Amino acid sequence: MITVEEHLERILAQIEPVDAVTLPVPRTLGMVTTADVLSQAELPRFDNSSMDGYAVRRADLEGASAEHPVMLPVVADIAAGDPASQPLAPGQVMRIMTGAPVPPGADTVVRLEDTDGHEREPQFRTQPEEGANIRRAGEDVRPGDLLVPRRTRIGPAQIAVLVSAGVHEVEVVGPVRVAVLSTGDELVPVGEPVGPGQIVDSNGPMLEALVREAGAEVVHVGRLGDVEGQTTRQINARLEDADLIITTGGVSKGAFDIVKKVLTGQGSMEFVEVAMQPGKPQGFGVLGRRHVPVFTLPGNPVSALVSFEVFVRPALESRGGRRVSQHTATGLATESWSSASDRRTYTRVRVSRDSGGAYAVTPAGGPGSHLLGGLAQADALAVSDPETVEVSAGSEVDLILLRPRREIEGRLEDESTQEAGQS
Ligand SMILES: Nc1nc2c(c(=O)[nH]1)N[C@H]1C(S)=C(S)[C@@H](COP(=O)(O)OP(=O)(O)OC[C@H]3O[C@@H](n4cnc5c(N)ncnc54)[C@H](O)[C@@H]3O)O[C@H]1N2
Ligand code: MOO
Repeated sequence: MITVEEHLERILAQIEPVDAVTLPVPRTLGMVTTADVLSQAELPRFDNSSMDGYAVRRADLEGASAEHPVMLPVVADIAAGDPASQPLAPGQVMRIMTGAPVPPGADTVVRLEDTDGHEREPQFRTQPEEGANIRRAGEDVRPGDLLVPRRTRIGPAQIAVLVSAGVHEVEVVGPVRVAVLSTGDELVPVGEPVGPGQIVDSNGPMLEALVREAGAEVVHVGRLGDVEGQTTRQINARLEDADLIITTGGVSKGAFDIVKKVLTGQGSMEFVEVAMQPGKPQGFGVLGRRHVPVFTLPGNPVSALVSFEVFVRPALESRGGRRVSQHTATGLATESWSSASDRRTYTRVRVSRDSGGAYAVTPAGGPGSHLLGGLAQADALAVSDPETVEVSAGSEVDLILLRPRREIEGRLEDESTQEAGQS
């Protein structure tokens, strides 16, 4: 057996980011820039008002106060979007809205609240500082400024900055297109009658969801019987149109473990036993002329899920040019549970809050890698090392979260509100 770290290292050493593509900015969410992105414009694009009020020449308001207001006539209204080409002459003002261009000749904006708000003959009660309430052209960003450095994952905020600053397209590491293949003669697709000896293919939809959640694209979800020719043909086809392939099933020691049989000796494919529970039988290699990473995960549903979290997720991140991170937290065991003596053990746990505010974790169902009942209750995997044979109650465990942290926090807040309501 090899360790989890050894297997993961071997995988990541063989993963290259997919080719770069140039896409319209709004379509790059979650993708990583390949080069520094510079501004094409100045921001603000023109001097504009930060308040609804009046554009004035400051000198015209000399001595204005609440006791001695100064009246100046409104000669025009300027809305956001107006070109504001008409200059402001001395002794006049213009009504101006937030975001509207400041007219030539005006040097200050007076807030509506500092006047009586009259539409045509307003009384001004203050003389603000020169330049008050004006957002100057270029004070935020200048052409050529660095907006988004290379290797940045684009989020909603970066999209806003880029489109504002005149950047229409950006080069990013392309979307990672993933194919998912479930193997096994016993599998029936979702929604079809389940005959004797058959089960519903749950790995296919589960992995499809995991891949989507990880920000990659699912281009193919298929099922294969335990037939050599079909398996080879399907995998070869996917090597042409996918950037990463995930199979489940057919990798242990059974007489019909076809995946292992057809892929042994192909590309850099290696089938190994990893010191982990669940998820011991693993296969990985890079295949075909496009060097597509292929993961052959064990068929048991929990084994497939754990294998995805531990190996496939970091590989997907890396293939997308993103930095590899593990979604970890810690929790305190509310009860003791056993841990495989020679393997790193991933125990499905439900998270709650202990009296000190920390995460408290309780096993969700039994440890069998076929057990689906408790899986829906699990928020995290508690990780215990090969030397640990028992995780004792009260001890701290590392967690791999299966849900975003804020979702877990939201549920815990709901639960504590409900408890407070009941007591
Ligand atoms: N003699 C041995 N047998 C097994 C060993 C071993 O070391 N020696 N390892 C066991 C472990 S651990 C695991 S994990 C499994 C892995 O088996 P395979 O990857 O070959 O998977 P299958 O045999 O095809 O299926 C295992 C199990 O999972 C169910 N399954 C498969 N695909 C799906 C799917 N898409 N959706 C839902 N469930 C699925 C399948 O029906 C089996 O029950 O091998 C052990 N055996
Ligand atoms: O290693 Mo298997 O994944 O225990 O069930």
